[in-house]
Amino acid sequence: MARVIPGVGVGGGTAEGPVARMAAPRLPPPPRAVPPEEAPAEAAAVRAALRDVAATLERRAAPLTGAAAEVLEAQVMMVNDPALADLAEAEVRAGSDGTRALTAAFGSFRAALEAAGGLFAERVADLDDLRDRAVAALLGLPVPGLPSPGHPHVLVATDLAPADTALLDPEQVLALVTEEGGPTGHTAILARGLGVPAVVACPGASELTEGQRVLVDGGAGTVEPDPAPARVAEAAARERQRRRTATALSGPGRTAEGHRVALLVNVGAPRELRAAAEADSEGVGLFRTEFLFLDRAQAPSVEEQTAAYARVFAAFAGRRVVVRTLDAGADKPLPFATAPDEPNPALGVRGLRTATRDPGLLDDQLTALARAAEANTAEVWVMAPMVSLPAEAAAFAARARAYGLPTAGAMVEVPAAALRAELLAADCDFLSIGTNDLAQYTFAADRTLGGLAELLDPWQPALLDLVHRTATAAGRLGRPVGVCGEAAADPALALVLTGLGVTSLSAAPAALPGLRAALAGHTLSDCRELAEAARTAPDAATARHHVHAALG
Ligand SMILES: C=C(OP(=O)(O)O)C(=O)O
Ligand SMILES: [Mg+2]
Repeated sequence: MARVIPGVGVGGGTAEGPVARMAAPRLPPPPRAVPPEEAPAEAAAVRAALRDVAATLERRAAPLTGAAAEVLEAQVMMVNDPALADLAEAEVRAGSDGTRALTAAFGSFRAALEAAGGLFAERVADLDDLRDRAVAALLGLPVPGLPSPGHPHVLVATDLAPADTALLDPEQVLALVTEEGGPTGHTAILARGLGVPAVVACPGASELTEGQRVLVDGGAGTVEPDPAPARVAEAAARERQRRRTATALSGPGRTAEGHRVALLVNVGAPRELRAAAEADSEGVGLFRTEFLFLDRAQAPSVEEQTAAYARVFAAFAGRRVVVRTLDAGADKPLPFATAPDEPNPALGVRGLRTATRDPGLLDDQLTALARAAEANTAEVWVMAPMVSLPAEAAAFAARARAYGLPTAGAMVEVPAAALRAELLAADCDFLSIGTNDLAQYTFAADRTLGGLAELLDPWQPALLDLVHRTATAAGRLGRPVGVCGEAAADPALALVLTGLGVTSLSAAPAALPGLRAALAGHTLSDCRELAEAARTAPDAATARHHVHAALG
């Protein structure tokens, strides 16, 4: 039996090639005291280094689109923050050399982000990357970053900074393996967007050496070092077949006997709109509206919102667009919608709860959505995030309908909502399961922590139990029930979700061909058997293993 290193698979597909490792960070030079007369020159060098990093990242962002460009632009904003340069200069004036000053300045930003928790805490890795780049620029050293061995390779890293992930060249990077990172983290999301097989949360990858050949299976979540030629040939044949099947099919998702499972795309930013609209999909299963509210002091006006929503509806003319109303708080804090001092923001006033505190925000959004829907032919559905109680779902649906938005639903992201799904579904037109948050709240595990990847694994049977309960309840009332979390992008898991009763899957556009092919190759009764095998497994790894073994 070949030796395999286990991790969490992302993106499906297999690839084989030589390892290229990210270089370990260099040791900083010994500290040096800066006398007051040298401080102005040192401070100027520090500021120049920060500008240099911003300019480099801006140049890299320029030709990019989509999530990659978004990630780099966020990095540029962080490094351009005047408070960061001021802090570093204050350190220099207190006697620190440039390297120490930059390290201290980034360190205090880092501490603030860590304290904020949620998505902010995830950005700690971004800050560390920016610090390393700024120090390299200051010292005139090569910038740490992606290896470029000059041939296609399997990239192996402790974790990837968003700036690195955004620059991955799918022509050169055959697969991605990271020791850290979770199934819903930025590396996983971008790897799926690129269509590159990836295995994250794979601590055993630390033993892989430069140039060593490995076989990466993004479906099974395994890395096989020094695979036998027969294993490589077999995996390559499987991969060719997978790609052939994926590209040969088109049109609505359906199982082998024709049971319909709608295939939809997730849209989170205007840059993603073109690729999303061009994808062969039945519409949008999750339109995250937060992009319009982020990085500003006040909520956008009704007019601005109407125009932004209308652009999305126009791109999906005649197709379904499921809009999620503002999901502020926790990993998406907004100064005008969420309190800055909640001790535990993931459990605080977030999602639909912000509408109770400030009903005007939701009213404005519903007004804008209704106006944009009125002027377009897209079939607009609206849903609320972070619903916990049936009464919340009922109130939201009534409010949306009062604004002229007839199809209103609730996201199931909290175990309480899944447990009472029948009551939720009774007052709504549809349900949509957000497996990213549902995993976080089911396992009391911060979704941004790579170290908790096992708990956040969407193959966890307890999570599948909640999906089953939700889908069964919605099915009993004849309500559509979708999955729009990252779980929906995994073709094997998609079969399980279908078997559990889910009626639509929403994922990154690159994931759709794989989902369509997986569905076409299996009947609903196959899916139900796979679902049963997964749900009755003792743990996530066994669930995944049972299903992959059954799929051959
Ligand atoms: C789709 C989801 O919403 P988000 O990832 O935006 O929180 C989810 O929680 O699964
Ligand atoms: Mg969510």
